Amino acid sequence: MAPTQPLAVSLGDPAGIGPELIAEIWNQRGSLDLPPFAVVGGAGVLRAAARTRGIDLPVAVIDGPAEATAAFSDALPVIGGGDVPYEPGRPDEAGAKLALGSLELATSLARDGGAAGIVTLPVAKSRLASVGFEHPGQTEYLASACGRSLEDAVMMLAGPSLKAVPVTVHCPLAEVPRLLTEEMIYDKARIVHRALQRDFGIELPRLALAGLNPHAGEDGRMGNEEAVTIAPAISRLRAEGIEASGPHPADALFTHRARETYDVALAMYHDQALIPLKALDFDEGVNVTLGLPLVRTSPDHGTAFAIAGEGIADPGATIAAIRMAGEMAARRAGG
Ligand SMILES: NC(=O)c1ccc[n+]([C@@H]2O[C@H](COP(=O)([O-])OP(=O)(O)OC[C@H]3O[C@@H](n4cnc5c(N)ncnc54)[C@H](O)[C@@H]3O)[C@@H](O)[C@H]2O)c1
Ligand SMILES: N[C@H](C(=O)O)[C@H](O)COP(=O)(O)O
Repeated sequence: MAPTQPLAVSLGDPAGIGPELIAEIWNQRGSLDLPPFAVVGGAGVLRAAARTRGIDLPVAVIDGPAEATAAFSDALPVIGGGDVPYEPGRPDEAGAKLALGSLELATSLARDGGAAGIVTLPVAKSRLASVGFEHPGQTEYLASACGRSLEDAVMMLAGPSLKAVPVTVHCPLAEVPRLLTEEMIYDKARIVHRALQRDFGIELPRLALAGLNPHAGEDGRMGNEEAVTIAPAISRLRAEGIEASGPHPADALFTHRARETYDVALAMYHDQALIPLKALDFDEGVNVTLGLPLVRTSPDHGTAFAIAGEGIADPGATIAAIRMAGEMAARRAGG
């Protein structure tokens, strides 16, 4: 399945591993069977990053996504002229501004229909914040760019072994118990349920919800969020016919036997979901945003500044992100 339009790829931080990975992937396009894509900005960065991996990268600077598919077989299509000197591992303000501009333009192309979806290469949140980005992460930014509330955009990490959703996301751990509400769990679980049907073709998704506390609270002896907040949300979901189970003790929810019993795990905080996902599937893990009108995926890893330009970064998660975005877009288009 391939979407009819190209995917827009945001450049990410030019000092990170994103540019070399997308150059490597374009170079391997013949064996990967990926949908066509265009990178937004950074033509010079991409050429230089490619050279660190021994690739002499042809770039086609184009005016918009409509030109990308025709250009893709002969050159990496790049939309827009923004650029900075390539300095791997040395993030700076100019690079952060280029990353932000690329994210904004790629988002608008996907939102307004010129691109089939957006694949975001890694950014450093602290660097973006230093140039005025006011969102905790790209997931929250995309909700706002689509005119939705923060709660409408749901982060899911997906790999061959596991799909996992953190219900609370980019917040200090100390704030999790206060932020976690029955309504938030219920609303996000419904978005996940619908998205697994619509975007992943799972007819009757099985959701497994983790507890927050050790032993899922041990009957209230180790915390009461399970009884007060999580279990009532699960009852409401089940009353609507959604197959939701839990609250499960989180420590045993990711064993190979447990994973056979559900399609997606809903965890109560960021690392409860992302640690098992990255431990199991780091090189193929995709960060996908559910619940929005546009398709958005990203590799599960970050900027990895320490290895940028070394030629050793693994492209697997970015390949998986491009593939998943293409499949989601094709499914939404009825393909
Ligand atoms: N998709 C995203 O935009 C995204 C995701 C996670 C983190 N981040 C950002 O990235 C920055 C760095 O975060 P971090 O250090 O926690 O995570 P990281 O994923 O950048 O690095 C963690 C470890 O994994 C290694 N690594 C990462 N990707 C790799 C790859 N493709 N091949 C081989 N090794 C790889 C790194 O060298 C490092 O040892 C932070 O500023 C964070 O905000 C962005
Ligand atoms: N929370 C993600 C992770 O750790 O992999 C990552 O920071 C990306 O988040 P956004 O897609 O919201 O930028």
